[in-house]
Amino acid sequence: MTKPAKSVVIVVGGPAGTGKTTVSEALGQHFSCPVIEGDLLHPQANVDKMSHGIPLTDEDRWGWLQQLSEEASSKSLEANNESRMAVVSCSMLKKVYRDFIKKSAKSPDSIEFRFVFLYTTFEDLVERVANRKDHFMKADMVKSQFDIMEIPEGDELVINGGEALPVDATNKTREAINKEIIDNLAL
Ligand SMILES: Nc1ncnc2c1ncn2[C@@H]1O[C@H](COP(=O)(O)OP(=O)(O)O)[C@@H](O)[C@H]1O
Ligand SMILES: O=C(O)[C@H](O)[C@@H](O)[C@H](O)[C@H](O)COP(=O)(O)O
Repeated sequence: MTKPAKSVVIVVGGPAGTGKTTVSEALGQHFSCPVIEGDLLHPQANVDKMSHGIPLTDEDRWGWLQQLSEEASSKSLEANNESRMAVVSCSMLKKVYRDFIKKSAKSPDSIEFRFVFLYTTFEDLVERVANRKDHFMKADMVKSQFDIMEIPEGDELVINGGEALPVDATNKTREAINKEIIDNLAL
């Protein structure tokens, strides 16, 4: 891969249980770059809400998305970051959140974004979230996420000159998913 002219932030999204953490770690290894777990940046009030099975509202989300974007873009711009990339996981279920992340970056003109959006079946998600240990988000929250999710389409897509790469993760191995992403990031 040739080194991109701009710093790059890859945001790995999708509903709970879709594989964001797994893919983020793999991309971080592949690109030798920092990885930020977006769920660790929530204010306590958001964690408390989600722990009680209450979905976040947009008002709860903006501050979190702003901090996440600032941290990821700052990391990708750091002088000692040789790959000039950073990966951050964040559900970013709607287009408006992806747009907000982009405009909230530090030095937005110096950053190229890629929004990798993972999705799979509702049944797979419920099973995976139920099996996930030590996470505030429980399986009863999957429905609200599934209901609001906007899989990127049209002008958002990399193949149409945009920045988003939807990945259907259904029945695919971790390796196959990683390869599909790396092959199609168009960096
Ligand atoms: N391609 C895959 N096939 C099967 N299980 C997977 C796959 N990717 C991730 N998992 C498993 O699904 C669960 C949720 O994955 P995780 O990466 O934590 O998702 P998220 O961060 O989106 O909640 C974990 O137990 C993980 O090991
Ligand atoms: O993997 C998960 O458990 C979720 O995706 C988790 O990341 C949560 O959904 C968001 O942090 C809250 O934000 P949203 O309500 O916008 O998904």
